Amino acid sequence: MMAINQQTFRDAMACVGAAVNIITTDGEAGQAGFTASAVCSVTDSPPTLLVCLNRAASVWPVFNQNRALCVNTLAAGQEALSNLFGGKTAMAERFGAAQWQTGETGCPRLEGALASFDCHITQVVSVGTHDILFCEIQAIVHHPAPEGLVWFNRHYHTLMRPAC
Ligand SMILES: NC(=O)C1=CN([C@@H]2O[C@H](COP(=O)(O)OP(=O)(O)OC[C@H]3O[C@@H](n4cnc5c(N)ncnc54)[C@H](O)[C@@H]3O)[C@@H](O)[C@H]2O)C=CC1
Ligand SMILES: Cc1cc2nc3c(=O)[nH]c(=O)nc-3n(C[C@H](O)[C@H](O)[C@H](O)COP(=O)(O)O)c2cc1C
Repeated sequence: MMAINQQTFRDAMACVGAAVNIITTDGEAGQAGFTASAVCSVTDSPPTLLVCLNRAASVWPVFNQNRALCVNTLAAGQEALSNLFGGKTAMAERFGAAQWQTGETGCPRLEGALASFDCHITQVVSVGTHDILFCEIQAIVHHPAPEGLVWFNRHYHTLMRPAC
């Protein structure tokens, strides 16, 4: 049987396509944001999603203290912004590259995102290197942009969608 080391896991996970999101926060610890594909719907009652955040990320202490975040699901054409929030770029440069509104919880909401979910973090569970942030949704802004963005096989891909 093949040993499941880190590379085996990542090679297999690279085949699991996922939406691309910029997760933002603001509050007493300041403003921060990062790119995440590990985002999932949990339940619609109460409306809850989860975000997995590596505790080694520079943004972790900020999210841990603020206890609020906004999940901004990206549309096609926002790949460069995703790369900025996924790299070792200074926070001012990340936020300077796009237009933002202030959401219900005070977190930055990305103009032009497919959907933005403004949330309070209600529960945190640590598993291995990551924290699973359970996020209860306070407000949703939804834009019917025609093309979604997916991270698959270590590259971005555009998804066409019917109007909804
Ligand atoms: N869940 C996470 O923390 C993710 C982190 N990344 C970061 O972006 C880098 C580049 O990713 P790829 O180009 O997709 O190639 P990769 O070969 O590093 O990763 C392939 C896939 O494995 C999973 N993965 C990678 N690192 C992970 C981690 N530390 N914990 C849990 N799952 C992980 C993700 O599904 C990723 O798409 C990664 O090395 C990582 O630093 C990317 C995707 C998800
Ligand atoms: C497409 C993509 C998806 C990512 N998904 C996640 C994720 O789900 N969780 C996570 O902790 N980091 C994820 N990362 C890595 C973070 O975005 C990155 O570590 C973040 O910018 C924090 O880096 P920093 O320590 O420079 O702030 C992803 C990166 C990319 C490019």
